[in-house]
Amino acid sequence: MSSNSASKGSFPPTLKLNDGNEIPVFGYGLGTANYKTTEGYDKTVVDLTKMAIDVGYRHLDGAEVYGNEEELGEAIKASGIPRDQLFVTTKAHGEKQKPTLEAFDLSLKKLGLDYVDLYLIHAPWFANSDEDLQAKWTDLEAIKASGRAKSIGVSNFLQEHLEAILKTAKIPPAINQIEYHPYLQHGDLVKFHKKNNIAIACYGPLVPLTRAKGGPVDAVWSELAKKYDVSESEIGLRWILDQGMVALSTSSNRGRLENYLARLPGFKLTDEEVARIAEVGKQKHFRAFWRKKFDEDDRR
Ligand SMILES: NC(=O)C1=CN([C@@H]2O[C@H](COP(=O)(O)OP(=O)(O)OC[C@H]3O[C@@H](n4cnc5c(N)ncnc54)[C@H](O)[C@@H]3O)[C@@H](O)[C@H]2O)C=CC1
Ligand SMILES: O=CCc1c[nH]c2ccccc12
Repeated sequence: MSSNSASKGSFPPTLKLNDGNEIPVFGYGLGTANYKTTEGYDKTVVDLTKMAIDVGYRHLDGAEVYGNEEELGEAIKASGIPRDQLFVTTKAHGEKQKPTLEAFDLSLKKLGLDYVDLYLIHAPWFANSDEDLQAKWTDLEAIKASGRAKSIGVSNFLQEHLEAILKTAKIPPAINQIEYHPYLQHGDLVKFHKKNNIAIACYGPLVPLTRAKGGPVDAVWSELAKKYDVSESEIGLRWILDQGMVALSTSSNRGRLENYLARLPGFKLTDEEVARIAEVGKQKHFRAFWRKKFDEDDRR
């Protein structure tokens, strides 16, 4: 995918991964606003996803655990957008202890695709030991070698989990998808990724506005939103993009999705503003997702 074919306009650009593939730096997530809450096929999820593709989103972030791969596949098919213009991610669940290769085959079948652009291990706690994690990574390497996942990576990995798989990996992870926002900056984890040439995709970028409202970042985002004549959400997303990371967001509101694609390319935070948000964010700590799992993971 070239950097100007990702959407109707030239936004988002792409980031080159360590395997040479390119990922659009802004993606639409199927894991929160429109994940399925009922058993069985959910037409609403198909319609919302079709709407996002119609608005111009080309990077689609799915997962086995969201239970909506079939709906994502249906939306892709109905969109009429050529496959090579889409960037599709899915993630191995693992908790049910299904062998990874079996889980991957099933995901592809549900999606109705013959390859995904990115396949991730959804979380480190789906393995019981470092050896188990290393074995799962070997499975992903085999999937990449088969050409059915263009890139492979991980999600919710801390430094020790990355170190464990790097010890035995033939192919390093291309990306780690983590919760990242001003209230969860993970100490030196970003530096570790840079040193090892592993990209970061950030989920929950708007947590300060959604699940952790009332914190010290509110005033800064609000001030900058006025300065750039954009919304606070767009300041939060730009903060991720302006640090060279991939941002994943979502909404069931078409206007909001349209505004993101229209306004995000129109401004950039200064280095001082990026640093100021980071500094102010450090005054509060908040993890929105997987809290219990992070607490239970005795290898963290
Ligand atoms: N790998 C993992 O473990 C996880 C991955 N994800 C992925 O990341 C995607 C995005 O994650 P989110 O946390 O949903 O992203 P996010 O932090 O961007 O939040 C999106 C939500 O914020 C709402 N919002 C936007 N502006 C707002 C405002 N001004 N006031 C109040 N609400 C506002 C939107 O309507 C939407 O519901 C997911 O759909 C999923 O694909 C999410 C969680 C965990
Ligand atoms: O992937 C992130 C967290 C999440 C979002 N939706 C679901 C559904 C089921 C398990 C986890 C999640």
